[in-house]
Amino acid sequence: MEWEGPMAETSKTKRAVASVTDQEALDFHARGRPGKLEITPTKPMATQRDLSLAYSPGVAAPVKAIAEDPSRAYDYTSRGNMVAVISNGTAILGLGNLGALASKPVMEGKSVLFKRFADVDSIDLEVDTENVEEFINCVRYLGPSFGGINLEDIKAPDCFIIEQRLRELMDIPVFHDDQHGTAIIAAAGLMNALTLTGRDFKTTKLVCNGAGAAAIACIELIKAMGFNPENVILCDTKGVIYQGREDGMNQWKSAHAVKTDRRSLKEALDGADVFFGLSAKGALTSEMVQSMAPQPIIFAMANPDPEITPEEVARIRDDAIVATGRSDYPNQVNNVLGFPYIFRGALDVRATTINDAMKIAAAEALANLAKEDVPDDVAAAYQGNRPRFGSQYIIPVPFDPRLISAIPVAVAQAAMETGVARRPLLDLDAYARELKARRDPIASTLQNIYARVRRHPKRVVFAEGEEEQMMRAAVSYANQQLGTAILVGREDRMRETAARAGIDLDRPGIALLNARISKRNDAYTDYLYARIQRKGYLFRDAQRLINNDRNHFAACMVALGDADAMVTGLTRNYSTALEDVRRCIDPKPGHRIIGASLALCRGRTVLVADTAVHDMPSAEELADIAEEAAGLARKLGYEPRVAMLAYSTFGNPSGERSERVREAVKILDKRRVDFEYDGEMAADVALNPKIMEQYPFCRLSGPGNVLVMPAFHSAAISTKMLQELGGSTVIGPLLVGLDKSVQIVSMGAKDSDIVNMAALAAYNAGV
Ligand SMILES: NC(=O)C1=CN([C@@H]2O[C@H](COP(=O)(O)OP(=O)(O)OC[C@H]3O[C@@H](n4cnc5c(N)ncnc54)[C@H](OP(=O)(O)O)[C@@H]3O)[C@@H](O)[C@H]2O)C=CC1
Ligand SMILES: CC(=O)C(=O)O
Ligand SMILES: [Mg+2]
Repeated sequence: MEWEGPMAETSKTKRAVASVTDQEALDFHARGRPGKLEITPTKPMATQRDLSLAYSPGVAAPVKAIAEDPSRAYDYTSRGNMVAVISNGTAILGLGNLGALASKPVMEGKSVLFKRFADVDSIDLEVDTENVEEFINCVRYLGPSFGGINLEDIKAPDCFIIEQRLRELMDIPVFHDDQHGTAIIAAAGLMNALTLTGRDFKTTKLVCNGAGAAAIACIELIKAMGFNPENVILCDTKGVIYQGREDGMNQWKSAHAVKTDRRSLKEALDGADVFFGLSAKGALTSEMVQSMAPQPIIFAMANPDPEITPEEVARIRDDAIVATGRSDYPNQVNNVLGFPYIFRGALDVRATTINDAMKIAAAEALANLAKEDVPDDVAAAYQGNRPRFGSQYIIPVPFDPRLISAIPVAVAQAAMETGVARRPLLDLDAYARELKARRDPIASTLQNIYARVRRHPKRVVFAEGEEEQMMRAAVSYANQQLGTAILVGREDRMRETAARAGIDLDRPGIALLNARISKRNDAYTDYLYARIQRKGYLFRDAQRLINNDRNHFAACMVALGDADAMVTGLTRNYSTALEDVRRCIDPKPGHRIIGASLALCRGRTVLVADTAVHDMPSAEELADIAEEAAGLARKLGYEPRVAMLAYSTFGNPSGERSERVREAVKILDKRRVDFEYDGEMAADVALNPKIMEQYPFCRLSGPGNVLVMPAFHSAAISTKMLQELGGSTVIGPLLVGLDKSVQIVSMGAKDSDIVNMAALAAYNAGV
């Protein structure tokens, strides 16, 4: 078995993550701003001057420059980083022809994947016609708007004509992802599967079920890579595509027709080494799998449901290498591994096309990556495991952070070597480094946190269990196999709200707990009374707090070990919720409670502290905050560089208010802490390496990633401004330093924020 860690204990076919329900998917798409995309400007549009520059009269200057030299469009417009995802919805995944409008969720999805994985801006365009000429005419004139065209989910054979014609008509890459994206990934997986089973391209016998867009492109690519055409049999709904067949044929199928007396998929598969499924759910039967050669390679790539599930294959034989198009099984052969990165490379060299050399380079880069050791920072993408090249790991996962630097470089290099690059890149190492910087670090951090919790599931109590968002978050927590979500509230109320909101609470991993009638109330009351009796509270006050106040009840559950962690805060302000919790739980010995917020902006993550607890910290408290925040940064996988912020930098301008910060730095010196810190400094010095260079004595080795604010007001104001004006995602404040794990969400938080906080609380409870 190739997986280290807990994956090794699971069966080959175990799904890596839980699937989602239809209702969750509908809610996900509907909530907030419907859909998955929005457009935001990249330039300020605030003043009259901004408008004069962005629009009339200023805009005339770039217009004239582009008219004179079209290549200047790459300098003055978004064209160079913009890809259109275009479909008419005639072959939406494996769901069939459901029309242009119904394809929009998939196309929006592809657009966001472009952004998420490769920082390519993308917009979906659904073209409402099944007429090939109309479609071509609609798209052919869009070239000036985009750096590339990604065609998607257009049925065969129309897609072949459309792509071919558009490639001839347009001078930017036109790439039908279902054809070539799929072919590249399947070829990469196949190369590795052949290596693992000791086969070669020349003698291996492959049967491909499906003779549409994806299938034809897959077999064309593997033949271009050396597969013997006589060893490849193509099947469609009418069975084997043999020479002389007339029914249901077209020129693309005919090109791959073979001389054979086999007529059905069943007959074709007898003794075959490889099955490629690019057809429909359930097309491959157990009997067929049984008849394949030893160590068969089965790529059941139909989406969303494969031709056969890995579980079904495992019931029949244990020597198969199985891949599917889905993310919830090992070996996901899906074009998502390719299209973002292939376009990234093509755009960066302003390629005129994506040619075979670029496709093969991408396939080889992908295949090679799976053979490399998985470094620590990559293991998170693999649910915290460290996969080793083998039958369960023939291809990297889409979240593998190495893809962004490996594939575009290979594609760009091939484009340059084959003369289709309009802007060659001279230093590919520097390009690889630039690509790495496009990675979104918080996503892998959260991914890591979720993976670790999944391996060590935790019981998290959701104190405000009657609230709809809390219920949704609890369901999502349970569904993602993070542990048990305990909802505290009156059961009848919870069920009423759940029924109204269409939330199913009767599922594994959800527990409903009525505080009033809990058997543990006496124990909680005694515990709480012992803590607050000398603070002006009577026994009956403690009793009331436990029976009526869910924060006290939930915090006592965690304090007495009936739950591992707690989330609250949806209906009460932060400080009130914290006071409730503090009545029940102390700080960890030797620690100070602080709040720290993770702010993610333009691919950069900083931790800002203290965003929740200390109003005007003393120098000593600032030093403590720096220590707690540095500890949290390490826990989240960052090597802390703590910048002690003020309005002044190293004494200039001098002022009393910065004195505390300077003093805090001296205290940290005395404490001989084991992380980088310096200050006082202004925020621009901390964050901008160029400005920091003006202070060569500064002890930070790079821009600060932990920003200790001089006071609560500056912390709160700056993080909220980052969020509202800077478009940052802010997670937190995360509560640090408590002896038990509690997180307080902000009032009115969305369920997705609550799940993140619940996962962080679970993570903090020790995983
Ligand atoms: N994993 C991945 O990355 C990708 C997976 N796919 C999947 O591949 C499948 C096909 O997509 P695409 O090529 O775009 O679609 P097309 O409509 O272009 O082609 C579909 C092909 O599948 C054949 N087919 C359908 N049902 C069966 C069946 N039961 N037995 C045999 N052949 C069948 C059709 O046969 P006929 O010609 O006789 O009509 C046709 O040749 C879909 O499930 C899709 O989700 C596609 C792209 C990427
Ligand atoms: C993955 C994909 O593009 C498809 O199934 O159509
Ligand atoms: Mg598709």
